[in-house]
Amino acid sequence: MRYAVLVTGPAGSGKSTFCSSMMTHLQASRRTGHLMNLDPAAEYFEYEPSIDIRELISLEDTMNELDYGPNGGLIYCFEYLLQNIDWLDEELGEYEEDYLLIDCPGQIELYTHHPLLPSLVKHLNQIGFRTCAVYLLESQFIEDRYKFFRLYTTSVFKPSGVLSAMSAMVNLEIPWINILSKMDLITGGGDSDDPNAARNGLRKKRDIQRYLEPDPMLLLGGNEETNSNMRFHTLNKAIVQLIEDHPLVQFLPLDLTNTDSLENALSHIDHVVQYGEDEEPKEPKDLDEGDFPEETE
Ligand SMILES: Nc1nc2c(ncn2[C@@H]2O[C@H](COP(=O)(O)OP(=O)(O)OP(=O)(O)O)[C@@H](O)[C@H]2O)c(=O)[nH]1
Ligand SMILES: [Mg+2]
Repeated sequence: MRYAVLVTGPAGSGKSTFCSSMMTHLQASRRTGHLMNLDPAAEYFEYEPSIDIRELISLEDTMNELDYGPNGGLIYCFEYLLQNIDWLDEELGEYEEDYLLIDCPGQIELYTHHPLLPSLVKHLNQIGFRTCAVYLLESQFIEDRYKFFRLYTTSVFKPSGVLSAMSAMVNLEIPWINILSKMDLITGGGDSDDPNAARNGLRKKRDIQRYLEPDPMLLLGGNEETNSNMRFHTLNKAIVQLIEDHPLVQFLPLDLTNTDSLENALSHIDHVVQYGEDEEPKEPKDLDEGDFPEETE
């Protein structure tokens, strides 16, 4: 059994950083992983991917040669990958018992409604991968509860936060973990001399909990906007109803500066893909002698 983790989420949510931290963490835990870059526009990697879509096709070439914009170009690159899926099969080779971390591009449309990622997942499943996704949302989103739940306030409907996670989950239909990334930016400042710090810290913790298990009532929290704009209020009420009826989204907080936090994320991933559950029990000869405590007598 092989395992793949699609690392998804909006632009800048920390996908590539998550991948490189997780690769390092896997190694430190004496486990192995392979990193695959699925972003044809990627420029720089802290952890060099061993499989890279840019070796098949790059966004820059697509835009130059076919005169596409960045979004059309990205879709073209994905379609090209699916048409040349033999390339991927060959690159994937015979890796066994490892995690394949797939660093995805940040275009949200790719997750919420295009059939391209579902097709890729289907193919991975056909060639024996058990696949799951992590969806990263950066912790700064909780500073704006409207942005956290629904859409950017532009004229175009763009789901963000909870709703984007929800539509991506529904579009992909694979085991799923939502992660609130960059928690180091939220939990910092604990050693302040301020006597109110402890109390403020506690309140902050309680507040964060309302975002980790999204409490849609936050949307109806007496903001002046809700009173002045009836349509806005009605929209929020409808979203509250939607989230209450379909409580699909919960977030796992992740602080990459903390090894326990990374380990916790990894154990959630292990759990949703049922890592190792189908493996044959190890024969004694496979075990090193050091695996047993010395007999004392
Ligand atoms: N403080 C903090 N910053 C982070 C963390 N993860 C990522 N960043 C920063 O956030 C920015 C974006 O991170 P990336 O990992 O490139 O995000 P991405 O989701 O891969 O971005 P795209 O590929 O462009 O969609 C970078 O400046 C990172 O240094 C984190 O856990 N904590
Ligand atoms: Mg990236």
